[in-house]
Parts: sequence; structure tokens; C-alpha cells
Amino acid sequence: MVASWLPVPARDAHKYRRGRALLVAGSRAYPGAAVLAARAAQRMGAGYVELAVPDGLEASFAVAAPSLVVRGRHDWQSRWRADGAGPAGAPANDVEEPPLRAICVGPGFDAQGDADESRSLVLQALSCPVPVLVDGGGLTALCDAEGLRLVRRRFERGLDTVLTPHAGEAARLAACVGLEGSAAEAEDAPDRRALDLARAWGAVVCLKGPDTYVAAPARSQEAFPGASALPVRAMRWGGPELAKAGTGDVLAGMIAGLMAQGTPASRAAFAGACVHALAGSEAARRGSVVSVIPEDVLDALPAALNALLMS
Ligand SMILES: NC(=O)C1=CN([C@@H]2O[C@H](COP(=O)(O)OP(=O)(O)OC[C@H]3O[C@@H](n4cnc5c(N)ncnc54)[C@H](OP(=O)(O)O)[C@@H]3O)[C@@H](O)[C@H]2O)[C@@H](O)CC1
Ligand SMILES: Nc1ncnc2c1ncn2[C@@H]1O[C@H](COP(=O)(O)OP(=O)(O)O)[C@@H](O)[C@H]1O
Repeated sequence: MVASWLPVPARDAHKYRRGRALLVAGSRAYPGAAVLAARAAQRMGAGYVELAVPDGLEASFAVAAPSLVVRGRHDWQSRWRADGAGPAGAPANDVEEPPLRAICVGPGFDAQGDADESRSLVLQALSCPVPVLVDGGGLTALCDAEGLRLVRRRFERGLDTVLTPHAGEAARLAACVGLEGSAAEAEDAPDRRALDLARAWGAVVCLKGPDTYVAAPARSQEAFPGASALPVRAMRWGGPELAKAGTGDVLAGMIAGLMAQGTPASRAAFAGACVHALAGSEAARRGSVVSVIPEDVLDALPAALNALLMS
């Protein structure tokens, strides 16, 4: 079933038809996360991947990853209309520019060091009427009343939002919506915790860990055809080779890359997690479970995709 959720390019595809994704990622503290996420979006098939990075660092990113379209944050922000598209705002796409299909915001944000900038970038991304994924430091920046209000409002408007917390970030998201229960309880029933978070935030929640749980808010129940009554699915593939800093940034870019190609949010999150885990296993097979680094996961991604598509 997961294989059927993966987009395959049409014979007459061109780069824009294969989906334009924007990654607002990286900081002076954590620049590498931005490249990992953007590379992953490309590898999952997105045809045109843009990266909005801290001003002044554009050239370094462009050299590190020449096929990415790199812009400074200031340039990106100035392209947004302050009005004209209703209270939520919209990106000021020029006439000749194809529409954005998905935004990934937050991998590599320094939510403590650059708290104000991180928050403003996350809120700005959420005001855009396209699927938005929030990850990493972006999740920490999201956790206040205004962030919650914006995500819920997107849900009411039928706009997909995906949140990809690890256990620590999930605890922050839970505290923000006043979810009861200790960390231990959350650990005992992670599927329940993912579902509670999804419903409270009005977002698809991909709760990462040794097992990963993808839960959808009620509206998206149909997004897991053939699944159990509750809109939550467990993904138990993969192993400890993935327990290295940066693999979560890869996963965020993968899911955003799928959404940019039109895969609905909950399927993109689940399929992304499956391919991510398979790529980790493939990387471990090529080397060793000990030595895998996130770059190896990116390198193994095409083989993992192929294995799923051929299955
Ligand atoms: N190459 C790069 O540029 C990289 C950049 N990166 C970027 O760095 C930014 C900060 O992200 P971050 O995850 O390092 O820090 P943060 O959000 O403060 O959470 C950490 C605290 O949460 C807790 N915790 C509980 N469970 C946990 C779990 N399962 N996994 C992890 N933590 C868990 C734990 O606290 P404890 O429970 O131990 O008290 C821990 O102290 C973010 O933008 C990210 O994208 C990284 O991706 C690495 C590669
Ligand atoms: N022991 C494990 N077994 C399987 N997958 C794991 C394990 N540890 C971590 N992972 C996966 O690795 C990724 C780590 O993401 P995250 O904690 O956000 O790291 P980072 O922020 O450093 O990129 C997640 O997709 C998680 O599910």
C-alpha cells in the first residue's frame, strides 16, 4: 500500500510539475540541517527545491549544494505580501513563478539563540496556504498560544500541517495544549500520545523514536485507507543506525518532498518514515549499523525507494 502513495514522474514531467518545495531551514548554529533536509526533498522527487537561509550565508549553501535554489531569508520574506490575500496572507508568487506546493520550516533553527527570528519564520510559513511541515527548532518556536491558534486555524480552513517531534519536542507540544499525563505515560502509549497531539493541534503528528507513530486529526481519517478505526499508524521498521544527529532533518525534507508532489500529509508522513527507515537499513547493510551517518541515509534513499516501488 505504501508504494502506491509514492509519486512517480509522468513521461511529460518537467521540474515545476514535479513540485516546488521551499525549505526555511538552518541557522548560524546549525547550518548543516538545512542541506540534509533540502537534499532529502530532492531525493524524494521534488522537482524544484528552494532553500531560505540566514542572510549572508547564501554563497556557502549554494556551493555546498549547487542544485538547490538558495535565497537569503530577507529576500524570501520580502516576497510575501503583507495584505491582499486575506488575513492569513499568501506568498507573493510572481506571475512567471509556479506555485509553491509545500513548505518545510524549522530544521536547524536555533530556537534558543535566535528565538524571535525562529518564531517569526514559523508563523510566516504557517500563514501560507500550502501544506506546511514544522520540524526541529521550529517546533520549539511554535509552542505558544499564537502558534497553536495558527495551526488550528489552518485545520479549520482545510490546510494540512505536519509536526515531526522527537520525544522531547512532543513533550513541549503536549505542554502547550495542556495534555495531561506524565512523560512515562506518554512513553507507555505513544500511539495514544500521537493521536491526542494530532487532535489537539489539528495537525498530522509524526512522533519519532525507535518506533514512529503517525496520527492524523479526525478530518484525515480517510487518509489511511484500510487502517484501523483510529487514524494512527505505527511504523516499526528501521533500527539504531538512525540514532544519530541529523537523521530527523533528513526525514523532514523527505516528507516535505512528498507533499510538494501532491501526496496528502498523513500518507506523506507515513510513507516518508517507511522509506527513511528502509534507507537506514540499506545504509547499515552497505556499511555497519555503527557507522551510518545521515549522509549515508541520503545516499541509500534511491535504493530504498526502488525496493519499495518494485515490491
Ligand atoms: N547537522 C545539524 O545542523 C543538526 C541540527 N540539528 C538541529 O538542532 C536543533 C536542536 O534540536 P535538538 O533535537 O538537538 O535539541 P532540542 O530541541 O533542544 O531537544 C533536545 C532535548 O530534548 C530531550 N529529548 C527527549 N527525547 C529526545 C529524543 N528522542 N531525541 C532527542 N532529544 C530528546 C532531551 O532532553 P532530556 O530529555 O535529556 O532532558 C534533549 O536535551 C534543531 O533545529 C535540529 O533540527 C539536529 O537535528 C542535529 C543535526
Ligand atoms: N533506535 C532507533 N531505531 C529506529 N529509528 C530511530 C532510532 N533512534 C532514532 N531513530 C529515528 O531517527 C530519527 C531521529 O530524529 P531526531 O531525533 O529528530 O534527530 P535530529 O534532530 O538530530 O535530526 C527519527 O526519524 C527517529 O525515528
